Amino acid sequence: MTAAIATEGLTKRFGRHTAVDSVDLAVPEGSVYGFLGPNGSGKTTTIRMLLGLIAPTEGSVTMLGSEMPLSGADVLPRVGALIDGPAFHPYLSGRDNLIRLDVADRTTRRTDRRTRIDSALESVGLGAAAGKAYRVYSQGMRQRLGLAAALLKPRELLVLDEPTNGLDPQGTREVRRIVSEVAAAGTTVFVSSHLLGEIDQMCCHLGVMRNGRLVAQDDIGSLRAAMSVRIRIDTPAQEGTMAVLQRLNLANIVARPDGIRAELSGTASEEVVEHLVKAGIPVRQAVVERAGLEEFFVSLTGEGFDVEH
Ligand SMILES: Nc1ncnc2c1ncn2[C@@H]1O[C@H](COP(=O)(O)OP(=O)(O)OP(=O)(O)O)[C@@H](O)[C@H]1O
Repeated sequence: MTAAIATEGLTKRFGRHTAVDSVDLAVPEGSVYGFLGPNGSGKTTTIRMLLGLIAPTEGSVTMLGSEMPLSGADVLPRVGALIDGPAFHPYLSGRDNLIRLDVADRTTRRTDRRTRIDSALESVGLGAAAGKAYRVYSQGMRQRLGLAAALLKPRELLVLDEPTNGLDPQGTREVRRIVSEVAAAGTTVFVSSHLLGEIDQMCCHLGVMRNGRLVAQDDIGSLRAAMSVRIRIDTPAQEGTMAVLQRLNLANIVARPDGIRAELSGTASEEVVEHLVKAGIPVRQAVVERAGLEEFFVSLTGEGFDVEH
């Protein structure tokens, strides 16, 4: 695997507080990588270090094959970024802000500037509002302009910090569409979110942060495969069923009104049913349940996708 982003032992301490703790990211080239975690889990701090906006306390960052920040001047023009509080001028229009940014970028061509800016504005749905001053933009419009700035020219890597923040469901769908489009054109996308549901559909890889640590990282298929598989048995003979499940050494046996659940952990469901029937237990229904991604992440992040203390 060639990595578009690789970090080793990436750490950031603010005084005695460790915001990012020894993170080893591996973002495959060409992937859409979802960087998930509750608010305050260290995502933005990690992204700031990736982009060379703050220096790591320890550890290293390699982006597009070059070590940062030494190669920043060569690498950063190949990276589009959307991160909190981009430096837009409040009294300039959305379009004029983009013109300013494009002029400042020495790698862009002047001849097609208008076309590129218009198509970036169109792609984020700001075509009609392009002439309005930035200061009257809503949070969602500001977010869209930030995204347009990242899309001004083709990039090898896009780093988006919470791109759906402040957007309504329609805006969120548009972000997904834009990400799919740039990914289809070969750009690697690294996108953070505190809401799994907003990005799981567009990502092929996921990394999960909790309290500054990367607690899971893999492609979605492998993550799904590693998820717990349970059996639910609907039966009037609850006690007898629990005894059989315990004898089979199944973990996390729980009785609920709709049945008794236990983790299969490799035991075949037909084997469980066979033992129950042999023990004379009437089985009304036996269902194999696979935990959803959401449940998996709630289990990883403890409190679910809410504010981290
Ligand atoms: N400049 C700073 N000085 C001190 N503490 C900081 C600084 N920046 C971030 N932190 C702390 O580091 C921790 C991680 O913050 P960070 O912004 O990286 O989290 P996050 O996962 O991006 O959350 P959010 O989604 O809310 O932005 C938080 O506890 C935060 O208060």
